[in-house]
Amino acid sequence: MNVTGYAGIELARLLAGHPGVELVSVTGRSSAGQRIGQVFPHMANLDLTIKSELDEVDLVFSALPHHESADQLIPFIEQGVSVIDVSADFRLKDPGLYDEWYGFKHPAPELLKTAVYGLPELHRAEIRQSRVIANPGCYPTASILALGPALKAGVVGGNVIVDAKSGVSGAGRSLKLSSHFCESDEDVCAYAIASHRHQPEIFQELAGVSGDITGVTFTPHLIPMTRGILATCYAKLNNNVSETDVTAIYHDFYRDEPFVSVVSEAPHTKHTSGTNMCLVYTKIDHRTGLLICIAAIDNLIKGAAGQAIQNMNLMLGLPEETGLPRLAQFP
Ligand SMILES: NC(=O)C1=CN([C@@H]2O[C@H](COP(=O)(O)OP(=O)(O)OC[C@H]3O[C@@H](n4cnc5c(N)ncnc54)[C@H](OP(=O)(O)O)[C@@H]3O)[C@@H](O)[C@H]2O)C=CC1
Ligand SMILES: CC(=O)N[C@@H](CCC(=O)OP(=O)(O)O)C(=O)O
Repeated sequence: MNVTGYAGIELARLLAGHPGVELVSVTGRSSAGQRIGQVFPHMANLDLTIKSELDEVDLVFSALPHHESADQLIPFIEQGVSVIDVSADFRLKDPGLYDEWYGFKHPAPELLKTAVYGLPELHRAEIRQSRVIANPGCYPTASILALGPALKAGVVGGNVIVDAKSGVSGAGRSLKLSSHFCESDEDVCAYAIASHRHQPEIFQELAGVSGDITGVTFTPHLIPMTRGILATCYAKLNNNVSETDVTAIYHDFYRDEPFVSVVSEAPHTKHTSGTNMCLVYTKIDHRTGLLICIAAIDNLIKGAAGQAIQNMNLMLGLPEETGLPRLAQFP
């Protein structure tokens, strides 16, 4: 796995403390030949050199950009090695969506049928059986976990709205003008309005939960914090649904979930920081008949590296919580 990006180094950090696996090989285009601790001082006690190619392994994580990730993973998949892809390259079932939203022709469309969307709260049984996991996007993780229970219970339908905010680490470690301190500090803006590539991913998964959903309006915002996502979602409620009904639906849906808590006050991103938790809160707006569902996650953990390890635990038959933090470091 490549460790020279934010998702990759977070994976390496969590895997290094995981009692059930050994991190044996790490790569990184920009840092090949260097000790991991030379590039990331907080990892200095890990005895690993970053290479340009992976050694022989039993399971590969990829935290490469989309398109590059599929190109590098396909040979491993063909050799029967289990893979968990943190990029978007195996998330969408319809190959045409890669041309439309990502601007490339998918190099192995036949694999999209067998890859499993790695959101354990929806697909746990299939993840256990799979060798190719498409780890969900950060915004989709929060959005789907916020809206899924209400759609599944049939208490909302139609078009849903997701208004989401992300910390700047969501944009990756690679240099970009929009993530420079002077550009992003003390600034908030919406971006990719009605055109963000997570829209088809959110729709695909929520449509799999309920045919009553007709569309998703998704508006992401970049906000001046390092990590965290807050997704505030709105959906039209069917008649005669009470606050008590909705609360019971959410508690019931997430009762046995180790990494989702239904909370009684609006969650903060800081309550999830450094953890694999998703905190979900709901409230009915009686004046408009809308259900408001809010989810908070750490984009680099439940939104990327932590969820990838949760998927690995399921694939390997390990206890699902192994090696994954549940308590936030606060403040
Ligand atoms: N950041 C987040 O919150 C989340 C990210 N993701 C996904 O995870 C993946 C990585 O994201 P993130 O860690 O944020 O990105 P970063 O920009 O932080 O890291 C990108 C990584 O990919 C490597 N890389 C880039 N281009 C190439 C290439 N052409 N060939 C080989 N290696 C390359 C970089 O290597 P180097 O720098 O050494 O050249 C680096 O290791 C993306 O697909 C992203 O969409 C998914 C969920 C959340
Ligand atoms: C703040 C920010 O720029 N976020 C990124 C999310 C990237 C990401 O995580 O992409 P995948 O989940 O699809 O891999 C963006 O909006 O493009």
